[in-house]
Amino acid sequence: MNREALMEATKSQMPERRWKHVLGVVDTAVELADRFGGDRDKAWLAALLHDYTKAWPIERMEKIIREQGLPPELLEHDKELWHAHVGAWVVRTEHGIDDEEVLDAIRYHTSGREGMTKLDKIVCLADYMEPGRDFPGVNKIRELAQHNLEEALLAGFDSTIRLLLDKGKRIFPLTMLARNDLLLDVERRKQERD
Ligand SMILES: Nc1ncnc2c1ncn2[C@@H]1O[C@H](COP(=O)(O)OP(=O)(O)O)[C@@H](O)[C@H]1O
Repeated sequence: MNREALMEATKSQMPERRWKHVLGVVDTAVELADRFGGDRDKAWLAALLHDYTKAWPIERMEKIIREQGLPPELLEHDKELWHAHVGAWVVRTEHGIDDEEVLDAIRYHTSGREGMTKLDKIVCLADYMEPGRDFPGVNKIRELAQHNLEEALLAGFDSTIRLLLDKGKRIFPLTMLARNDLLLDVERRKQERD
């Protein structure tokens, strides 16, 4: 499938407002790939597809999680997390996307994970800071992203974790692991620079 057809297929899964967000993430992810030496084609593709099932009915996603062997612990956590794993499964099944790096970047774009690849980081950060985003702290994340991929993403995870704590919500453990791992990564990189 060519780029235009894949864009049309993606657009048809969601309302206009979500599509605008996706286009913002695509532009931002490609910019970040250029800035930090990532693969811009993979960044484009993963960003385009990252929210493929975001607007799907919860029941449809739940069925896929249960029937296709996706991590069952997802069902005990915020439904906002489901679309990332379900989306990776659907784009492989429906569109034959078989690049594991791209699929992982889609799968972990909401939660993060330990040992995030550069592509994982780029897509996750682009999702936090695309131009349509407006939440306390987003400008700080954008400033950090001018120079430091890991510090910017760490600030993103910290803001999500803070928000979840303030709301008294459960925290998907992978995000804590991602955050701790990233902190080590940031400290290691700082030491290397000094
Ligand atoms: N570790 C987590 N545990 C529980 N919920 C989470 C976690 N990380 C993210 N979320 C939920 O997912 C939401 C963000 O999901 P995201 O895919 O970025 O959606 P959107 O693009 O609509 O912001 C957060 O606002 C929060 O409700």
